[in-house]
Formats: sequence, C-alpha cells, structure tokens
Amino acid sequence: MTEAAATESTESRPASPGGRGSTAQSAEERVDRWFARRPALALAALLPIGAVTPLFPVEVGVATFALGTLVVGMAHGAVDHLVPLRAAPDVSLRRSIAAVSVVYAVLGGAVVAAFFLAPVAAFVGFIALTWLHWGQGDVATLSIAGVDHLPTSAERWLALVVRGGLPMGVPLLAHPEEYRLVAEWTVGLFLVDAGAAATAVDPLFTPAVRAAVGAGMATATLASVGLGYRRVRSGGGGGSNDGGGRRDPAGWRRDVGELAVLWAWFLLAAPVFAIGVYFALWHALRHVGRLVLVDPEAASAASAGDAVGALARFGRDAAPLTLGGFLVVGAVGASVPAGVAAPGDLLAVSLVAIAALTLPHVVVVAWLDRRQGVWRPGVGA
Ligand SMILES: CC1=C(/C=C/C(C)=C/C=C/C(C)=C/C=C/C=C(C)/C=C/C=C(C)/C=C/C2=C(C)CCCC2(C)C)C(C)(C)CCC1
Ligand SMILES: [Fe+2]
Repeated sequence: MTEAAATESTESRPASPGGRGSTAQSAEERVDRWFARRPALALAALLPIGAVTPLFPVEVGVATFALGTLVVGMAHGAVDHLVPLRAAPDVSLRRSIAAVSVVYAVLGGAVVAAFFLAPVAAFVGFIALTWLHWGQGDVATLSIAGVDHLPTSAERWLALVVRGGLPMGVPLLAHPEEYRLVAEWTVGLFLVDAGAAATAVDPLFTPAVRAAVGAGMATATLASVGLGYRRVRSGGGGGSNDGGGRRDPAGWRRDVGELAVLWAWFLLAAPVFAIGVYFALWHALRHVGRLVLVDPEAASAASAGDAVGALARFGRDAAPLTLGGFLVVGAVGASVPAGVAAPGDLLAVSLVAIAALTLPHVVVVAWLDRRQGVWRPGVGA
C-alpha cells in the first residue's frame, strides 16, 4: 500500500464510491483495510471461541451483545443527523438535523406502536428489516471497495439477500432454541399472559420454515458466488463497472472468503453472542468507515494513515446522540407492559429500541446509497 497519496492535497470530498482522485482512493483503501478487511480477519480468528459458545449460558451472549451495542453499535447510527450535510452539497446543518430528527421521530414512534399493537408481526418485520439493512451495508462496502464481480443492480440485490441472510437466517437453521428464546423474550414484553408469547411465536419455528430458510440461503449463496465467478472468468462482457475491460478477480475472492467466515460464524456460535460480536465488529465498523469517508476532516486523517485521528473525529460527532440512543432504550424499557426483570428482558428491550432506531437509520443509509450510486453501478462511480 503506497503512502505517497498522503502528501497530496486533501480538499476533495470523497462522497462517491470509486471516486477517482488519488487521495480519495487512498482514504478508501485504508478505511476498507481498517474497518472491513482486518475486522473480517479478526472474526475468522474468533471462530474457535465462537464454536464453544453454545456450551455457555445465554447470559454470556447477552453481556456480549450489550457490550457490542455500547462500544460501537449505538455510535454507528448516531451521526445520521450529519449524513445529509456531508453527502449533499446543498444541505445546511440546520436542515440536515431537522430532516433526520423528523424521520427518526415519525418512523421510530411507528415501530414502537407496532410492537404494542402486533408484537409477533413487528418482530418478524424487524428481522426482515435487519436482513435488508445488514445486506445493504455489506453491498455498500463491496461497492466502495470497487469490486468487479457485481456489475449490475440485480447481482447486488442477490448479494444483499445473502449477506443479510447470514446473521438473520443461518442462526435459525443452526440454533433454533436460542433464536426462539429471544423471540419469546421480545414478544413477551407485550403479551403479559403466561405462555402467550411461546404460543404466538410457534409458527416461526416449524421445521418447514427452518428448512425453507436453510435451502433458500444455500441456494442464494451458491448462485451469488457462481454468478460472480462467471463475471470474473469472462472478463468485461458488457458490464458497466469497467467499461468492458478485464475484471479483477480479487474482489470476488474477498467476497467468497467473507461469505465462508460468516457462514462458519453463524453456524457455530450461539446466536446472541454471534450477533452481538457481528453487530459491533462487522456491520457497525464498516458503516463507521463509510462515515469517515464522507467527512472531509476524517477522510484526510485516514488518507494520511491516521486511524486514531479519523476515529477520534467520528467519536466526537457520534458522542451526543449515542447518549440519545441510550435514552431511547431507557424510554422503551420504562414503557413496556411486562416490565424489565431479567437479563433476557434487557436484551428484548434493547432489541425493540434498536428496531425503532433501525427503520429511520435504514432510510438515512438508503438515501446515502442513492447519493453514492451503490445500487446503480457505474452511475455513481
Ligand atoms: C440520529 C438521531 C438520533 C440517534 C440515533 C441513533 C443512536 C441511531 C442508532 C441506530 C442503531 C444502533 C441501529 C442498529 C441496528 C441494529 C440492528 C438492526 C440489530 C438487529 C439485531 C437483531 C434483529 C437480532 C436478533 C436476534 C438475536 C440477538 C439473537 C438470535 C435471535 C435474533 C436473530 C432474533 C436520536 C434518536 C437520538 C435523535 C434523532 C436523530
Ligand atoms: Fe446500520
């Protein structure tokens, strides 16, 4: 990795993936290494630990999830109010904060209301939303890294289904008991009668549902890997990413390596632990990297090789509303009918609060995706 770009001017605003300035590219490469590739290696190194977690009590997972949320999870959404300001040239700070606050109030409130009105449907909706959002995050990372094997939006959508399905679908296949426990805890916050939550979530855990999710995930993964292989084998072939020249297979190899790590992680590790670690180490960090790139100051620290400086800048921006996010968790905890008595209830309350934060967060991220042409390869690049 060359250090030469560090000395070049840093006034560019690297808001679009594949930006062609050498400074922007350098920042993108470094950020990808710090926030995506190294954490993926770390997750691979953690596999032996993940493999023994099904032997531990679920409280170990709950503590890990809580820690992951505290350390980086909450912060990754806590600069959403600055995203319009940084990714669009014509948005003022005041408009940026006002628009994002309204989106959070309306959509977050709607999610909490949905849990009160129809807790099972709201829970399933949250799983589906997370599937979409975590897939969306990984596709954005691959897009910003400039991979060559996903040249059409259809291929990117298939990659989204696979990437999001690994944390949401594979644990259902491999560890249904713990998955079910979390579903019961969450739905049980709103259905106070003894046994009501267990009966309500029954249909989600039938062998037919699990088999369909398992078969769907295996097929989608093989299809995505196979199509990517065909792309890099056949060279350009009319793709829009590279003007029809040769395609670099390195991005495809990386994609396959990450898929293998994620499949192994979610097959082996206990679900709450697995998702707690994944959320902090994978999804949230990748998004933090993306936010560093749209902030000119943090991006220039990154292109100078200063990871601590880039993170410090992000941390300063994220601190106030990270606390705001914890207030949302507290407010949900204070309002649920069943009250909060056990560690399981704490996890459940955090999940409902996170669901309320996630819907508006997805809207902000989808807006950023659009600005950066993540779903229209070749247009934003
Ligand atoms: C800006 C703003 C703010 C802030 C915000 C924030 C802070 C955000 C965040 C956001 C976030 C922070 C997001 C997150 C996301 C996450 C997720 C999406 C998760 C999910 C998970 C799940 C879903 C899981 C589940 C499970 C388990 C755990 C186990 C097993 C089973 C199951 C799978 C069920 C406020 C409001 C203050 C104000 C306005 C503006
Ligand atoms: Fe996110």
